[in-house]
Amino acid sequence: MKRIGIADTTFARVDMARAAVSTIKKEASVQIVRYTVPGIKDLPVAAKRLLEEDDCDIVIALGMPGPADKDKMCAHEASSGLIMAQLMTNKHILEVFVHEDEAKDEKTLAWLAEKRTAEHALNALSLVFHPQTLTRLAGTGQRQGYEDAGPIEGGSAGYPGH
Ligand SMILES: Cc1nc2c(=O)[nH]c(=O)nc-2n(C[C@H](O)[C@H](O)[C@H](O)CO)c1C
Repeated sequence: MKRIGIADTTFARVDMARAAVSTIKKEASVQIVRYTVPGIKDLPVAAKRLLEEDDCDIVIALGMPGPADKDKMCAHEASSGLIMAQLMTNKHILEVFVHEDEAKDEKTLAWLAEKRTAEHALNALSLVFHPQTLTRLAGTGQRQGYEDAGPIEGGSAGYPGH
């Protein structure tokens, strides 16, 4: 049975892992391993351990950077760590970060966190079970959370000139 790791944080103000677990359970029969850490900078090692020690096929790394400059710096550092962990393990870690200042109020933030997490949980299942699903969506401007950007039409018509 495939194994999906979920790394999440106590810093986050929404239980993002709950949304991931419920989406995954509705869609697939897999083993889920959850590993909760204090904050986003602790996610890279949690994800790496889930991949190497718990033998997960993929990890979803869930985090919520705060609105301050130091939080954004933390998010960048955590992101670099997650990329490094992917290169060290040769496995995917889907980074699902929801910045606190992405939403106009707390209700929208909670909705966004759950929606983005659920949509990336489906991406994780696609990567593990049927990656061709993502290939079919290539270039379609998919977004997780808010609405999709959509494709840009008419690209094959060439440079429009001045
Ligand atoms: C400044 C800061 N900001 C955040 C944040 O926005 N989101 C988050 O999840 N965690 C933050 N942390 C905590 C660090 O990620 C980490 O948990 C601690 O430095 C302990 O390693 C810190 C220290």
